[in-house]
Amino acid sequence: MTTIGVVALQGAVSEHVAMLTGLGATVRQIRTPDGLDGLDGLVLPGGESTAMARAAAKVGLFEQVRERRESGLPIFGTCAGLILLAERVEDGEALAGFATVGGLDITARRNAFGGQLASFRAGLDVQGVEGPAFPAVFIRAPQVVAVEASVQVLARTSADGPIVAVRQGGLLATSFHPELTADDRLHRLFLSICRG
Ligand SMILES: NC(=O)CC[C@H](N)C(=O)O
Repeated sequence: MTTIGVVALQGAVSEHVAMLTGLGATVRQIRTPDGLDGLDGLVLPGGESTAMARAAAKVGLFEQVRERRESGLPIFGTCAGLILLAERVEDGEALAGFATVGGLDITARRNAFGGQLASFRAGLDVQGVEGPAFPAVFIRAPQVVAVEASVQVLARTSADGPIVAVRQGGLLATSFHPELTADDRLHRLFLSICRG
């Protein structure tokens, strides 16, 4: 049995829970550090990275998640979750002074495609995901503007477009929201990482 936590402070929580449950995982919603014991993987959902970091700070959640990450807990970050996993964030002034999770050797730029009105869908080729293009939903999405050599680029919006999906060991992150589609292939990939 695979137990996956979904950080449930804010954002697209129920969609991740539904998708992971549908794939046979036991899912636990995480609001405090107590919930972190015995997880095989953790999801940081989309939403608003600054709101999540603020809420997490009240209970010291991300300091604890950071420790688990350092001891090898796989983590899947989507959109705001990618920002929280990034070691460096541009346009991240509002995050200053709040703990994030870190670990991904990337620079993420918040809201890099523009605001809410610049939300869009795109079909993407994602490395490690077989079959047709992945239907990606972008909402006030970040871009990955720099990656270290240790980071695998999984997808760009086009051949020479910005990077929107990456993996580094047990850390998987997308600028877009796979939980807002009916396509569970990225969640399957994450579960296979967790079952490693
Ligand atoms: N859909 C999203 O998760 C948007 C992310 C948001 N712009 C942030 O900075 O956290």
